Amino acid sequence: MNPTQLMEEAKKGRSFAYVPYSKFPVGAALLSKDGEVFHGCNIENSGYSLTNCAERTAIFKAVSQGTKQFTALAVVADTEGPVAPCGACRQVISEFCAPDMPVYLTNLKGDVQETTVAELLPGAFTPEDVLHATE
Ligand SMILES: O=c1ccn([C@H]2C[C@H](O)[C@@H](CO)O2)c(=O)[nH]1
Ligand SMILES: [Zn+2]
Repeated sequence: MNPTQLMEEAKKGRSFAYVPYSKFPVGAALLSKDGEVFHGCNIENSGYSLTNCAERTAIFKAVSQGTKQFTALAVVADTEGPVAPCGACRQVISEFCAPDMPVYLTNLKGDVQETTVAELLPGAFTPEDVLHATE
């Protein structure tokens, strides 16, 4: 699956967004190491802070089905420029995806920003920080 195809898959995820409050659908497509695509959409809640973003939906779906190795992520929304993942998603992406993994941020106009996990969250707090902590 190439980046263009993955960005198309992100649009499929977007079509399922549950966004009665913001009316701002977002889609994500997460490619696993063995070639499986996990789609994500944002899922809002009347308790607004319980909303789950598209990126985290895709990651949590994959992890909950036993997949934790990923090779690329695409995110799409109807934004002026390429969509910008929120801080919470950047942290969760950093937990499961390698620092050099490509992330394709796009919009419905076809603007594409190719970035990496490390560029999205420089200096991320990582599993190693916890697991290798000294007492
Ligand atoms: O990268 C992003 C940015 C925002 N949202 C969602 C959260 C909320 O439902 C709506 C407006 O913030 O968009 C995402 O899913 N991903
Ligand atoms: Zn987010």
